[in-house]
This record gives sequence, structure tokens and C-alpha cells, in this order.
Amino acid sequence: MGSILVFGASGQLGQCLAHVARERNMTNLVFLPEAQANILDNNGLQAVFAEHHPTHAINCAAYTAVDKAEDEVDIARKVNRDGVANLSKLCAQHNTILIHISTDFVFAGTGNQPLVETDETAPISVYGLTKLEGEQVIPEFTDRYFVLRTSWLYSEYAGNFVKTMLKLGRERDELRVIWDQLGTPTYAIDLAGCILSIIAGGNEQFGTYHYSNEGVTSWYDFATTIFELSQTTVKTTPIRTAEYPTKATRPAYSVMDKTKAKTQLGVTIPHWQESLRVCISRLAAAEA
Ligand SMILES: NC(=O)C1=CN([C@@H]2O[C@H](COP(=O)(O)OP(=O)(O)OC[C@H]3O[C@@H](n4cnc5c(N)ncnc54)[C@H](OP(=O)(O)O)[C@@H]3O)[C@@H](O)[C@H]2O)C=CC1
Ligand SMILES: Cc1cn([C@H]2C[C@H](O)[C@@H](COP(=O)(O)OP(=O)(O)O[C@H]3O[C@@H](C)C(=O)[C@@H](O)[C@H]3O)O2)c(=O)[nH]c1=O
Repeated sequence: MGSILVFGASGQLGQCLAHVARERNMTNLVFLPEAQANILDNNGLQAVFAEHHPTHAINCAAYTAVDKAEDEVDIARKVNRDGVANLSKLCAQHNTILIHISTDFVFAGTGNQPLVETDETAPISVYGLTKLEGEQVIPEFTDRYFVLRTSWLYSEYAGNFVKTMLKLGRERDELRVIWDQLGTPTYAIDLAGCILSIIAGGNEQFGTYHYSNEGVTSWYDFATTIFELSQTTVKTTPIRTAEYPTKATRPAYSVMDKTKAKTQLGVTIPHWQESLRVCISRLAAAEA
């Protein structure tokens, strides 16, 4: 089998791909942290593609600081749109399948029904807008791509909501967490498994897919479940979005319908509580 390039390899999803590739004995992945492959550096990218002739390129590189993006529009757009254009161009030239990751934040979140892939996008943050621009630039160059929109990623790796809650739960007497934003957490290890299954199965049903864990929750219920499973005792108070001012506005409802992924990609998707249990027990084992 040919090689598979992973861009943004030192981020959360990149590290989860490394974890799952090890578990599955997949040795043909080439992990490229930003220092080795900056997706804004076309010459560097050309050299990497020429060296490896990849069958697939997985783009985990992104500007993901949601609040900071409101003040850093140019750099967010460069990474989330222009970098994706650079990769798409090279994928087209090398007949490489691009697997790109996008977000529930491309939606406004004003509805109350699980979102399907064809639902109207209307981002309400700079991060969401630049991620949508990244999705839209791909088909200008190649039709051999998968865009996987995911939400609320967490894992043992890098920074994420679960690790933040565990840290704050230890440090503080009380936490106030928003209960009127609804969505679905996604264990990045499950997403990594989905990506590697698409590749291993030789799937060529290209297009845009939704992939999160099953179920629905609020950040508040997510936080209290994290505390229950990790046996952390901390007073947790539900608050409204308006009581927790942030630079960026986040969707109030971004639950995604995964029917297309389940039928066309053939993946089975665990419930968020089941996957959270796995992650918390792995974090506890690593600490012991
Ligand atoms: N985290 C989440 O909750 C969600 C994430 N997503 C999407 O999933 C994908 C993976 O996210 P996640 O792993 O959590 O994000 P991380 O922020 O953990 O990882 C992103 C990585 O991209 C790297 N990067 C930034 N700019 C460049 C560049 N110019 N060239 C190469 N690499 C670069 C970062 O490096 P450095 O750290 O050095 O800047 C970082 O290692 C992203 O596309 C994100 O938009 C979607 C929904 C939810
Ligand atoms: C730390 C904290 C956060 N919150 C809220 C703020 C916010 O609405 C929500 C999540 O906060 P965070 O800043 O951890 O997560 P945020 O960066 O908003 O997460 C998003 O990241 C990008 C990259 C995505 O693509 C999205 O799918 C989503 O995962 O929890 C509280 O209510 N209380 C708290 O103590």
C-alpha cells in the first residue's frame, strides 16, 4: 500500500491517528508536524508530495483557537482556507485522495433538528467562516476528497474540553458551565478510526460527511458526566450562554445527523457516554 500523509500531526487528531495506526499495525502513515510541513509553504509541500507519492493526504492542520480567531482573521483564513487550497492543488496533481476535517461551527445553530450534510451553512464566528471557506475551496481543485465535519473533539491528547474540566475540577471549588448550547462530543480516537477505515476499505464514495459520536448533550451535562466518571467532586452550576461572555459566538444547536456516514462509509458510531468512559479510564490509567 502507498503512503498516507498526515498534516498537522502534532495536534490532537494527528496524535489520535498515530495511536490508532499503531493499534492497527498500519505502518504506511507519514506524520508531518508543522515544522516539517507547513501547509502555507507551497515549495515545502511540493517536496513532500514528490518524495512520498501519497495515495491519501489527511489534513489535521487547522487554526482552531475559536475566540482568538475573532482578532486574527487573516491568519485563521490563511490556515483554514489557503492552506487547504494548497493541499487540494497538490492532491489533484498527484491523484491523491484528500481527507479534510471540518466542523459543526459551519452552521448557525438556530435549528432544533439534527443537521444533515446538505443543510444550509451560515457560520457565526470567524473560525466557522474560515473552515467553511476551506470546505468550499477543495472542489475547485479536486473531486477526490472526503470532508468530515465533526464536533466537540476530545481525547487524551493535546488540549480539549475534557482535559480542561478535569484540571479546573481539581483547582476550583465551583465551575459554571453553559447548558443552552447543545451538540455531540466526539472522541478523536473514534474519528481517527473512522478515517483509517475509509482508507483501509478503499472507499471512494467522495463527498461531505457528518461524523460525531451518537447522542446529544449540553456542555453542562458533558462536564457533569466527566466529573461523575472521574469521581471528581466539584460544584457545577448550569448557566446560560449570556452569563459566559466569549469573543466568538458559538452555535446553540449543532447536533449532526450521521446517517450518510453510517450507510455510505459503513462505520459504526459509539454513543458519546460510552466513548467518554473509555477516554476517562485511559487518562486515569496514564496518571496511576
Ligand atoms: N478540536 C475540536 O474540538 C474540533 C476540531 N475540528 C477540526 O478537526 C481538525 C483537527 O483538530 P484538532 O486536532 O483538535 O486541532 P489542534 O489545534 O489540536 O491541531 C491542529 C494542528 O494544526 C497545526 N497547524 C496550525 N497551522 C499549521 C500550518 N500552517 N501548517 C501545518 N500545521 C499547522 C497546529 O500546530 P501548532 O499547535 O503548532 O499551531 C496543530 O498541531 C481541525 O481541522 C479542526 O478544525 C472540528 C470540530 C471540533
Ligand atoms: C472552560 C469553560 C467553557 N465553557 C463553555 C464555553 C463554550 O461554549 C464551551 C466549550 O468551550 P471550549 O472553549 O472548550 O471549546 P470550543 O473551543 O468552543 O470548542 C469548539 O472548538 C472548535 C475547534 C470546534 O470545531 C467545535 O466543534 C468545538 O469543539 O464551554 C463554560 O461554560 N464554562 C467553562 O468553565
